[in-house]
Amino acid sequence: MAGVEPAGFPSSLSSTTLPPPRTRIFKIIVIGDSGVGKTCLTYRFCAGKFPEKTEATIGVDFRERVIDIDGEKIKIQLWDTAGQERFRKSMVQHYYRNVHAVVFVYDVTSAGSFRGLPSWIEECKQHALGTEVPRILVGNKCDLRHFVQVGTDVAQQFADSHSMPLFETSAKSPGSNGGADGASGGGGGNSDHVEAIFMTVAHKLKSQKPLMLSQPSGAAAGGGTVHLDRGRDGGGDGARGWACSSC
Ligand SMILES: Nc1nc2c(ncn2[C@@H]2O[C@H](COP(=O)(O)OP(=O)(O)OP(=O)(O)O)[C@@H](O)[C@H]2O)c(=O)[nH]1
Repeated sequence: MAGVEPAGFPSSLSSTTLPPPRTRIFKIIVIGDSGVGKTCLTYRFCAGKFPEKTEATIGVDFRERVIDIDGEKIKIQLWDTAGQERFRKSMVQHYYRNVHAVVFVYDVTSAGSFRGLPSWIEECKQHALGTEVPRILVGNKCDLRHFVQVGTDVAQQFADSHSMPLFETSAKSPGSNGGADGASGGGGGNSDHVEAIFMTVAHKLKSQKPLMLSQPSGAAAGGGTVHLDRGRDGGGDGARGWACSSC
């Protein structure tokens, strides 16, 4: 019926009254043994620096950073999970809900943390995380080059056998990655390597264009104990100077 408007709906609905564009959220869980540096890596990416002091994560913390990829603002939500079994029990179900990507972390100076990787992969399987969910392997603490127990070759073999790209880095001084090549096929050690690692994951997720969780721009995600939303340059998106190491 021409001329009849739904109650409360003015005919001159201007663009200013439209809801804000929705920001896609990529939920990335970071898992691995206790002490491998999950908190430091996630902090490094979200806050742009190595934390002065960390304590064992209890349950889960999440950190966020808004990035700009090809003009689209995307919120990267890093779930920093507890490595210690006793701090995980009650939370595990939450980690694995709506996950878009998984980052497995081991410590290059700890053979034990490397041997622990299959059990983390198994846990993912048990929570129905299929191979369609992008996964990467990160060997952390490459700055401790004199203490390395896990060589690049053995780590690379493991990564290949699980169809994951391997990155070796240091949350502490990511610019010097201990002579390792970084990502297999990835760039050298002069740029901010931690940055490039997470950006690579973000690019991969964006290119897949799956159905994402989303929320109105500017709305708080809520639920996390830590909310960091700043780039290294102090801005909200911090897109400047980012590089994607193509793996
Ligand atoms: N040298 C060096 N030390 C690191 C690096 N990353 C983390 N650490 C140190 O390793 C210790 C453990 O780091 P966390 O980030 O708390 O480890 P985590 O994996 O989050 O541990 P949980 O919370 O118990 O699971 C801390 O003393 C950090 O300072 C790194 O790249 N290089």
